[in-house]
Amino acid sequence: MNKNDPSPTRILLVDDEPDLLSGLKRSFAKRLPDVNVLTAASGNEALDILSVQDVALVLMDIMMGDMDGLEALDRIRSNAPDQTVILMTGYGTIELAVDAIRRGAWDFVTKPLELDNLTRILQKGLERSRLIEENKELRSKISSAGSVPEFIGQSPTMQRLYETIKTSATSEYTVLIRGASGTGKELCARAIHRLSPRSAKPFIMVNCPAIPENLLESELFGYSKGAFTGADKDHAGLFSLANGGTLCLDEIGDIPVNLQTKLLRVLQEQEIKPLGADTSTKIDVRIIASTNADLEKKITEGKFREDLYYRLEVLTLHMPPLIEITEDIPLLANFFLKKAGAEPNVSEKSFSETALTPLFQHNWPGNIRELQNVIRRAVLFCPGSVIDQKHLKLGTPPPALGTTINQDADKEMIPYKEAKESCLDSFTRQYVHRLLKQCNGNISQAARLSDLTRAALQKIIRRYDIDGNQFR
Ligand SMILES: Nc1ncnc2c1ncn2[C@@H]1O[C@H](COP(=O)(O)OP(=O)(O)OP(=O)(O)O)[C@@H](O)[C@H]1O
Repeated sequence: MNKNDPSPTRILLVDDEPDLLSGLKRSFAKRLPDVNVLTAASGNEALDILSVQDVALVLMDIMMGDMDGLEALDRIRSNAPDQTVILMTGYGTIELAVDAIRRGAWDFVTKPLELDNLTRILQKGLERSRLIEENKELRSKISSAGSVPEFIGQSPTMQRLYETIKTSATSEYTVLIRGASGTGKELCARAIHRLSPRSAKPFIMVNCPAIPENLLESELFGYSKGAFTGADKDHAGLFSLANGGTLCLDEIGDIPVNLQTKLLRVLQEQEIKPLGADTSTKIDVRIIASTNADLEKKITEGKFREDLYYRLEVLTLHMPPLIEITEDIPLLANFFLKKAGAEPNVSEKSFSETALTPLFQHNWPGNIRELQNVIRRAVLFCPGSVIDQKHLKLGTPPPALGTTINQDADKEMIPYKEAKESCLDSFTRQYVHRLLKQCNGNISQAARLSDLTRAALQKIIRRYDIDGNQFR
């Protein structure tokens, strides 16, 4: 179980044949020297022991006198649903064993017992219990006092952030969330809403750059019938849909200046005027804005209204880049490992003792999202159950424009799928870099030139953590 836990790892053998119990106990003392072996001669005795002792694994016979193993299994699992139970069965009772697995036993072994095989199964079962225990500890750390649901990280910087999130949630002021891509701005906006008195009302996230400029105004404020050709009925905008709740304007720095003026009016008056409507409608919406952009620079360039800036930045939250909270890397990495391991068709995996070391030297341009992707990839591509340094492929800077992708003959061969994915990654990076360079970072123009929709292009830019500002 937990390495730091002073209590020993215990297994409980349950069988009504005393000779088998004592024989197994002797064998395990040699084969599993770090494990404390307890024995019980009946289902009832096993339940008594489990009610007072922490036991990592139960190895139990199906056929017993007082209570059969299946009934004991049900009772054990109703008290401790995660308990690892392995059942022993004779050849004639395999159907019972299959039934046992359905009822939650972790595995079964057939008698006569083959000790090498049984020891291997016990070791795997103990590893499962250890992972479950670690997971519980992690969860309790996460839900400990200073944290915010769904946020991982216990560094002083994150603790301060949690305090600010909680304070922001109790107020009605506009919040501006600033930080680089992948630092958790969206997660933060959702947390503020969820912790606020508005949590039962809608939370609407608007990815501003993904909506074409000519549609953004009608998407936000709505339109009335006849406002333009094709407007054959009234259309509620996102502000109306968010009424009573929170509207998050993601990448606010990208909205056109004329719309900024209208937005400022909405913030001041708390009312909206749909396109083509004669009158304004009162709304009750809390605004959160987030940005990765240098708004101050945009103000000096005339691309962002200063008055809107002051209106928005009443409460400003700064999301730390991962490089500033490296002490949180182990917690985050383990969290993403469990998350990826819980996906369908993926088996549970753990990190080797030294696996995480290189993660502390990396500069993490894509921040927490990049870490999440690195762990996800490792879980998918690691063939065994232990993830080591070689499975954690850290990103390299994009190749210089114009370089070709080649697999040097003397380089170690990697699996075809992995090689193909890596070529595709390099190609996409090179392509988007050239594209944005040619369009001076103008997304609309780049979308037209590449024949991609703005939303699809934005998605690629985000996925590859490309900083669009460097091309402007
Ligand atoms: N502290 C954290 N704990 C757990 N998961 C996190 C944390 N911060 C970010 N994540 C995860 O990392 C991913 C990226 O986070 P998010 O989308 O909120 O970042 P962002 O700053 O909004 O990025 P972008 O600017 O590119 O939209 C998400 O899957 C999110 O759940």
